[in-house]
Amino acid sequence: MKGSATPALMRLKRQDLLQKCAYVNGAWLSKVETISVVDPATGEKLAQVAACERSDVDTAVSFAITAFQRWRDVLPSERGAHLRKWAAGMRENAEDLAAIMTAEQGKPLTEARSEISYAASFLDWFAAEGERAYGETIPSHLARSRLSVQMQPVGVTVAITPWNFPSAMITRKAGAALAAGCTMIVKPAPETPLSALALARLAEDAGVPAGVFQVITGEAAPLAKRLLDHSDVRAFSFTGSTEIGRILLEQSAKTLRKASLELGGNAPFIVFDDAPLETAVAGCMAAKFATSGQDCLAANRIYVQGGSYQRFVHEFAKATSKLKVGNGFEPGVDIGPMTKPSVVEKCRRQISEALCAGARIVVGGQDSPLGGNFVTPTVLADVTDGMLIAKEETFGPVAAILPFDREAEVVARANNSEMGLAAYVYTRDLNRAMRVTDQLEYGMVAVNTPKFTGAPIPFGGWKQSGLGREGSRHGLTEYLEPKYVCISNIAD
Ligand SMILES: NC(=O)c1ccc[n+]([C@@H]2O[C@H](COP(=O)([O-])OP(=O)(O)OC[C@H]3O[C@@H](n4cnc5c(N)ncnc54)[C@H](O)[C@@H]3O)[C@@H](O)[C@H]2O)c1
Ligand SMILES: O=C[C@H](O)CS(=O)(=O)O
Repeated sequence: MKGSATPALMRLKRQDLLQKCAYVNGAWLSKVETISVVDPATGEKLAQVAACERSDVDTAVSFAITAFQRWRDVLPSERGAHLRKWAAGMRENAEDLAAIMTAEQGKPLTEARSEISYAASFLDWFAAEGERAYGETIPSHLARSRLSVQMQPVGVTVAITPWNFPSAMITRKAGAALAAGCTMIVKPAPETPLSALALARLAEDAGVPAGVFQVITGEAAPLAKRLLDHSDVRAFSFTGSTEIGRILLEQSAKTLRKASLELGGNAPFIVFDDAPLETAVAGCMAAKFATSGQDCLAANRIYVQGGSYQRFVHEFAKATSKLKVGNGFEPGVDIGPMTKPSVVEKCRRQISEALCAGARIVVGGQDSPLGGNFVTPTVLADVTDGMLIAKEETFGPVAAILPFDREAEVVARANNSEMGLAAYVYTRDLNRAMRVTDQLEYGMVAVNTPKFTGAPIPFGGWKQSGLGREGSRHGLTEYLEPKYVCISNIAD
């Protein structure tokens, strides 16, 4: 297998972006205890990163409180200037940041570069939004009084982020928090701390004051619990599985704080007979195999209407068979290693159960000849809604295609899930697109395209896919509190 992380990391233009210490109050905190960061493609150890303790969490929270007292009073335009400088630093060092991401997460370098650009866009977006945290005045119902509402920053905030988008899931939260005047402590996934620490190094370059942005590295559960035990943490934002989201919300209950949860998905991808087949196949390939399938927006149930079912299965399988699997550093690779062995096991389990229940393999299905964390891109046809692969989020490069007959039937089946993050509809019929979109119980619906995200859109899910929204003008409100002010007895 070509490509390798170690030489790529040795070739970084800025070796100082490869940090192994936690980032607390503007200083790099080394610890005797460490966690290992491993290249998911080869299993080789890339770095030993500080394993913080509960006392480090307490220290970070204390510094975040102190920093908030100053940061909240910095002009929004000045906060925005820091964010824009941070974004510029990301772009100037995009190649290094992408190499660090591919090394620890495994995604192909081309996708890592795209994520860096996507991540930087959230800093620019919220630099501007921070200057629009408008309040309001209210026509008074009280004599000689003036009524107004101010939007004020909530205070110290926490972000707990996943390994599949190790940069963008941080800046989508930190950009909004810092623009609003809050401070933020990030607890990145233990699989991908290097990307988070590189962001901290660039925040330092951008002059973000000590204590405003901090990164606590180490094991997830104990550190996250400690962070949420602090009543001074006034908001938290989590991106990850629904299971963990529920745990964190429970842990937050006793200290009552704002919560923004971007959780799991189970996206239906609906292809009607009138959809242009080539467009639908290409769109489905992108929606299924982006991030090597490890994407909360991934097409998880591919519903294809009877009249085009066999042609779609044939063309989709043909395109899947052409996907190149390998080390993310190797040119032309489409599907990298899974970041966690658990993802490989889940794919195996879902394929096996589906075959036992009557599905058929059209392409793939066998263990990858590359072994380790690699999964052969697989297409299963004749899948039914009762199979695990349709009921659970796959989060890997395994496609499940299900036939359907009528519009009302497929809408009901698509909605028959406790998840409600994203859905896709392919049809030429605008009336049908509007009818189906109106009925789908999902936070985001894409018609005739696989790509719809970006800083301007309200990213979030219905039902068990989360609470709140990130990005757009909505993302800022997760970090703001309205304050109603009544000034009375104003002299005539
Ligand atoms: N909705 C979204 O925007 C979005 C984005 C990315 C991932 N996801 C979802 O996340 C899942 C895959 O990512 P994942 O495996 O990293 O999710 P995960 O829930 O296992 O982990 C997410 C984060 O939570 C931490 N964590 C794990 N156990 C914890 C605990 N007990 N207490 C506190 N923190 C804990 C992890 O270290 C990581 O930092 C999928 O379900 C995917 O759909 C959703
Ligand atoms: O995995 C889920 C991510 O939130 C998808 S995206 O980064 O918003 O495209």
